[in-house]
Amino acid sequence: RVLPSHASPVSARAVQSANYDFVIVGGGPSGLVLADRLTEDPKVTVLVIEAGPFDQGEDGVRVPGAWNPVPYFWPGLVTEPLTALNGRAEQVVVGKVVGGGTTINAMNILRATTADFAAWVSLGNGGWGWNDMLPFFKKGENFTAPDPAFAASNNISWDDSVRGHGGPLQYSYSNYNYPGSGQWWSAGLSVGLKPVHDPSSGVNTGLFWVPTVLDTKTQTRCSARVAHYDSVKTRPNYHVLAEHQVAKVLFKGTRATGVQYLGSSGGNTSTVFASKEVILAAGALHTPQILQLSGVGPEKLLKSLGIPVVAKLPGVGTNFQDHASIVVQYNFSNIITPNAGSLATNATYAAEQRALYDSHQPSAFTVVRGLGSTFGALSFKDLANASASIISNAKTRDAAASLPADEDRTVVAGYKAQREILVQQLQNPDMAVSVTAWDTFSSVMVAVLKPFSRGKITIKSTDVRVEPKLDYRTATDPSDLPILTATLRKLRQIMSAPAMAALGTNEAAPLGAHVQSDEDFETVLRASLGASSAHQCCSAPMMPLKMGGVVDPKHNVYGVTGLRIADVSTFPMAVSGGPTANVYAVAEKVADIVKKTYKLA
Ligand SMILES: Cc1cc2nc3c(=O)[nH]c(=O)nc-3n(C[C@H](O)[C@H](O)[C@H](O)COP(=O)(O)OP(=O)(O)OC[C@H]3O[C@@H](n4cnc5c(N)ncnc54)[C@H](O)[C@@H]3O)c2cc1C
Repeated sequence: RVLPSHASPVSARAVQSANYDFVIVGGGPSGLVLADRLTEDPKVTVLVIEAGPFDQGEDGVRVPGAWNPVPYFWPGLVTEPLTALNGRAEQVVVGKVVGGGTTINAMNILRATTADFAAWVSLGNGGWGWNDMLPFFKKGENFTAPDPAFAASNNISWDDSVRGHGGPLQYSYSNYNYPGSGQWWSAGLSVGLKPVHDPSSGVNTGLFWVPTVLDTKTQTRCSARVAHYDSVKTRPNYHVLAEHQVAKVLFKGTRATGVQYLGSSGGNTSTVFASKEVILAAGALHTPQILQLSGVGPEKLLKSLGIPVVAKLPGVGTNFQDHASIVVQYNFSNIITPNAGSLATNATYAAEQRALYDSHQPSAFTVVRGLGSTFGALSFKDLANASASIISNAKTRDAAASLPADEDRTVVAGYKAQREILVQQLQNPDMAVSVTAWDTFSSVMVAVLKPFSRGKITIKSTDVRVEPKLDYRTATDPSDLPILTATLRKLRQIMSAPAMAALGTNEAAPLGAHVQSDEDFETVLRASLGASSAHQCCSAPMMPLKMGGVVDPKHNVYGVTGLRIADVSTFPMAVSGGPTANVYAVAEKVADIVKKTYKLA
């Protein structure tokens, strides 16, 4: 069979029954980092199977100020009824496209902190501390410093020694600032928040400009597709089969030998083989789905669907987390323009900014559409009226009471250890437990970064095209809503500080003057909290088997051989930044482990 001669999309026919060294399931950031690094060795052959298509370079994908990647959202993902949120069910979003979430996401690139990774280590994962991770953060990225004068006048600061300079992932800062963010910054300072010199240096509590994956040469998004596929197009040993969905991993005994797949719009199933390993990188919703479909998961579930059990692994699909978030609207009698709404509301301004962008000058089109650039990451100590009882209640609560009634004892043990860490994190002034950001127009986002609640992903059919049950269980643990309440109270302080009050600030839905008591806040949160920030994680966690873990510190799946997981599902706990920077670094580290295992060049 003649295979294509360079890194390229391949046809289903070319791949059918072929044999690769590695078959990677999912072409998001984790999958493409693995494929890129493994094919650095010209003797190694790699196939990535990705359910979505290649993007067509649309403005909605490439141009930050035109952000609108809806065609590449995975359709039909809806939560189970959210019992703690008035039984609502919500649509959720992940990418279905080569590049996965990084082709469609909000471009913010923010590392987790020393305390986040210390937690991973204390959950039994030696070798995954901050000092172990820093080289892999740096390896993957190429930071381009902003114009010094622009940085100095807009509160942008960084520590060049922690930023990477030789990797394929381009990132920097937008080169335009909406003036309102200066007011927000001053208001934050006036209520006690501190400027963070570099949120990528291991501590991020306070105020900072968030870097974005902006390639300053082109002023466009640098996705995983751009950084880890387009950039290595001359390699003949790197293939991508797009628009095909893996239905299950094939095993001989307990050894993974390949995968079965079908066209994303249907058709017959085919197989392809992996002589070394199958690597799952299908994201936090679909990696546990594929494991369960393949006979690796909770025994009772597999048996109930008649799936032959390859390995009993109770943790598969448990420990599921996301950053639940709420948007608060504000009206202003004295708002500063232009602001994040101006591209949509003022055609003259939008045309002027687009012309500047097209001639490569500083422009609002380098800012992700509808978003602000400044974050306030808050420790528990920074929150307003956060009573000590939140911590003491969290400490004394029985862990099992916060999990589904029939949860496996190993999963309960792992969650118990995580709760102890969460309680310590609440007491750590260097650990952000929630975050807030004003878009400079009409809305402020507040999200919980360190949820106590845990969800669960379980298949309900043996057919990969039937989406699994996405049981988010948001805010089912009693600690999460009080932490969000204390964050909303802090937001109120920021918005009524003189620098923001000067804009004629009026708090609107879902808050407002009628919301005062803790009970009022709780009512609002139950009605309006969103289950997701599209930061799904942790559903196939790296932890010891006796703690409900699914992969070991080398990311091998327990109980089988020839099968690893490289993606966001392996995070043991949600981190205090967005997932993406950490997904890239974890995948770089996993690639390094695989290369060493097989002595690859
Ligand atoms: C709208 C949106 C905004 C976001 N904003 C940010 C942000 O600003 N900052 C940040 O840090 N994070 C953000 N994220 C989250 C971030 O993009 C993800 O955490 C990250 O992409 C996860 O990487 P991954 O490789 O683990 O999985 P994914 O990126 O989800 O990639 C998994 C890939 O596997 C494919 N796949 C799934 N099942 C199969 C199958 N059966 N067969 C073949 N292929 C399959 C999917 O199509 C997908 O392309 C955002 C996400 C979204 C959706």
